[in-house]
Amino acid sequence: MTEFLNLQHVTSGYGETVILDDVSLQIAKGECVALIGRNGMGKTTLLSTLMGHVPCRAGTITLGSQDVTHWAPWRRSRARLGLVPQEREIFPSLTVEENLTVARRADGFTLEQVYEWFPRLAQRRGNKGNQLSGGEQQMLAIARAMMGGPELLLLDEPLEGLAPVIVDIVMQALARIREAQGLTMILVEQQVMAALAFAPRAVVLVRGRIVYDGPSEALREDRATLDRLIGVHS
Ligand SMILES: Nc1ncnc2c1ncn2[C@@H]1O[C@H](COP(=O)(O)OP(=O)(O)OP(=O)(O)O)[C@@H](O)[C@H]1O
Repeated sequence: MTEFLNLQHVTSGYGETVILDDVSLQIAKGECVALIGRNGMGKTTLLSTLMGHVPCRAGTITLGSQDVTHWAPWRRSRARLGLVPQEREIFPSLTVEENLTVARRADGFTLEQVYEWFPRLAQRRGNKGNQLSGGEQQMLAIARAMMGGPELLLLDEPLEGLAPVIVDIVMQALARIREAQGLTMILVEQQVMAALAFAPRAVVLVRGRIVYDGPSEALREDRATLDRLIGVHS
C-alpha cells in the first residue's frame, strides 16, 4: 500500500487531558474510511488533530511525502486537506454562490462541477445561507470544501439531522465525487450502518484508541462486535 496519510503514535488532547492515545493509522490514496465509535471517543479530535486545530503532542503525521505534524491549519489546507465540519459553518448572509466562490482556489473545482454534483445548489444559487434547509446547508458545506480542491476530505457527521431522503442524496453525491476524483476520504458518522455501507474500510475508536481497523463488511455482519464496540442494536 502506498500511504497517503500516515499517523504514527499520535497523541493529542485538550489541556492536561489526553484524548487520542498512541494512534497509528495509514490510509492509501483513494481509500475511503469510516471512522466510527460511541459519543466522546475522540473521532472529532482525530479530525481536528489532522487539520492542526488540536496540537499533536507526540507522534508524527505525514501527508504524501511531507511531515505536517506541526504545520498551521492554513498550511494543511493548502496541502489539500479539506474539512466539512460538524457545524457546517456556512456564511448565513452570503448566497450559495458567494459561499462557494469565497472558498474557490485556482486549482480547485469549478462552480459548474460542484453544481453537477449538487443540482439542488444550482437551483438555490441566489438564496442566502440562512434560507437553506439543513440538507441544503450540508450539501453547501461539502460543495464548499470541494471548491478548495482537496485530495483528502474529512467529513464530520455529514448525515446528522438529515431526513432519510436527503441522506440518500448526500451519500449518492459523495459516491459520485469519490468515483470521479479518486478522492481519499475519512467519514466520521453516527449513522453507523450508512457509513459502513459507504466506506470499504472501518476504523473504530474506543477511548481514543483504535480497537478495530479492517473491512466494513466484516463488521456489518458481526452484530455482536458492533454492539460491543459501538452499541448498534438494529
Ligand atoms: N474543546 C474541548 N475541550 C476539552 N475537551 C474536549 C473538547 N472537545 C472535545 N473534548 C472532549 O474530548 C473527548 C472526545 O471528544 P470528541 O468530540 O473528539 O469525540 P467524538 O467521538 O467525536 O464524539 P461525538 O460523536 O459525540 O461527536 C470527549 O470527552 C470530549 O468531552
